[in-house]
Amino acid sequence: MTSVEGSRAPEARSGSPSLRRLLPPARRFLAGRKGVLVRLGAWSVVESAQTFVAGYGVARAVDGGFLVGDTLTGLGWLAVAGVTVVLGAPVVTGVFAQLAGLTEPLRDHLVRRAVVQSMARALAGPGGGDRAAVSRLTNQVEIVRDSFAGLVLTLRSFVFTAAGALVGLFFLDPALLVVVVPPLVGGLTLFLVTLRPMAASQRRALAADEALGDHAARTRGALRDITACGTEAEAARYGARLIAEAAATSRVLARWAAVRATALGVAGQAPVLLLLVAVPWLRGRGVTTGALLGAFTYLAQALLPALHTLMTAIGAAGTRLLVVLDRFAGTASPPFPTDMTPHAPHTPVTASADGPEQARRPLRDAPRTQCATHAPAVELRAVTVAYGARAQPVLDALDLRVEDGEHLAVVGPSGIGKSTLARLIAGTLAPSSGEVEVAGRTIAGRSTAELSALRVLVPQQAYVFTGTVRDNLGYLRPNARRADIEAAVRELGAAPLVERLGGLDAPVRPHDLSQGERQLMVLTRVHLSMARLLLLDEATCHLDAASEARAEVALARRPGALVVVAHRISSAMRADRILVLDGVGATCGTHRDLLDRSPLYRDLVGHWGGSRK
Ligand SMILES: Nc1ncnc2c1ncn2[C@@H]1O[C@H](COP(=O)(O)OP(=O)(O)OP(=O)(O)O)[C@@H](O)[C@H]1O
Repeated sequence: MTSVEGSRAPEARSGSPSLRRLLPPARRFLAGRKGVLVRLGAWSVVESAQTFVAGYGVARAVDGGFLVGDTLTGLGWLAVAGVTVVLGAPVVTGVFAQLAGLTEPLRDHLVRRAVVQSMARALAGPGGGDRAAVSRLTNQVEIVRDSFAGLVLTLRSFVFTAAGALVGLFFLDPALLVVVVPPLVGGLTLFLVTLRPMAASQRRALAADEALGDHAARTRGALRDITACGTEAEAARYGARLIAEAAATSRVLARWAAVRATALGVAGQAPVLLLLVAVPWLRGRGVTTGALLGAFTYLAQALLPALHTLMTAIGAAGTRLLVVLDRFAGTASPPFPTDMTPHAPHTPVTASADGPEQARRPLRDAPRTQCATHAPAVELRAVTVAYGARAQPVLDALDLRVEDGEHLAVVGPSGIGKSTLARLIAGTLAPSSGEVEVAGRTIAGRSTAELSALRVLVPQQAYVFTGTVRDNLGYLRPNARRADIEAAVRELGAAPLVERLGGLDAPVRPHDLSQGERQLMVLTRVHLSMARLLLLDEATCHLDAASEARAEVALARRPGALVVVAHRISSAMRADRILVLDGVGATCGTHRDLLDRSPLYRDLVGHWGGSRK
């Protein structure tokens, strides 16, 4: 109830400038490996020649062999084409050998960078850093290497295959180029134009998927926190929003995939169709049957597969490469900057009612409405609460005003409605009638996160979780400086406890703490909170009288108001005013007033006095 797991969904981001940013280092990297590039080019020229011979051989086999009844010549040309395919094996070996000269130095460089980054983080951050980071980064190095190798292979293969095929078409008959080149260029242009927006949408889809997966994992790990904070509905709502976003980004991606299929159709399949349609025209210009068959061989066996591989590989591996390299670069547009990922349990944020900016603002910067308006910290007007339509009201037409800076104690016999009042002010219980305002704002209908920014309600059951001492103490103010935490620890008298646990960075095992120690930790946490209204519902009941006094005095000194459901007379006596609930009405005054005016209060004081012995 005191904090909310808030986070915002990954927002759609525009196509990033990563490509522009990555090009200069990529150019430098390639410039330093000219020898490798030349050798790779040489092997690729051999591959080009293979493509050339495949189509040219078919054309010659038909025109100079089979069509003129010279089967031997026909078979001879086919054999030439076949042999070049068989000889392709050493060419592939040569290409891969050179490829290693590009990918392995890249991998070495990235591994070095990954290790340096992880070590730097480990040295900078508390707790030895993220041990999983090295394995995560090295895994990403492998992705970079594979994607980079795939891209080089595909690009190179397409360029040299297309060159071999186009040269072959030219040699068969330049008129063939008139039919083939326009759709090829048109389709490729369409593909290139859509490359950038497609990459951006792919990135958004990836980000949305990861955010969803991350949220699911975090929610699973934080179920206890979510239940304790009563934010199940909010977690579900956030999950639903992430699902909707993932679905929307996937739909956009599907639309781009359709555009890519169109580009492939225009560049790869339209030339085949046009060639068929143009057969009479080509025949009229003296293009032979063999040349036509050779042209179809180029299109069907070389260009179409190369185009298909190019478009698929650049669409998938290219984007993956950009995303992963972005992460390495740690630059302006990493796919999931920390402020976009769902927050860890110890990072409460204010809610979204005031828009996304406000939603990211931690409690430290929450607006201090109370200061600005001088409204009372709490105002109840004719508030009635009944648990059930026909039940006796627990609180009946109660008026109450607590000023900012005031310390109010609430007392009354067991079951009289003290916790009900605390929950009412905290906004976790709606009145049957009447109005409740906190800091001049109606509390009804506020989101949990808004309520968290306004007040902290501390129940008797102290909630301490597994984590470090600092995590526990800073839960309501994640950006608290060490000095702030240490000051709160001193004020609350929690220093011996923190010392015994091993300091702020020591782990906390909740079950090893006594009830009183847990309460002390929670009260220190509450002291650090930025909310101006603290509601303690018997939150000190397990502390000894001296510790309780120290804690209450420290909490009362904080800016804002303190309302305490008192457990001891000493606690009530420390307050500026005391509200006595008697089941019929309520009486409010100082200790001295109430001794005169309230028989119930006198009874309670007598009872407390007796039970102290
Ligand atoms: N959720 C609920 N549903 C029905 N009745 C409730 C509910 N919560 C409290 N009550 C009843 O309302 C009355 C006031 O309860 P409340 O817990 O506010 O009293 P209290 O003064 O805080 O008691 P204690 O000092 O024992 O904690 C009690 O009779 C209780 O049984």
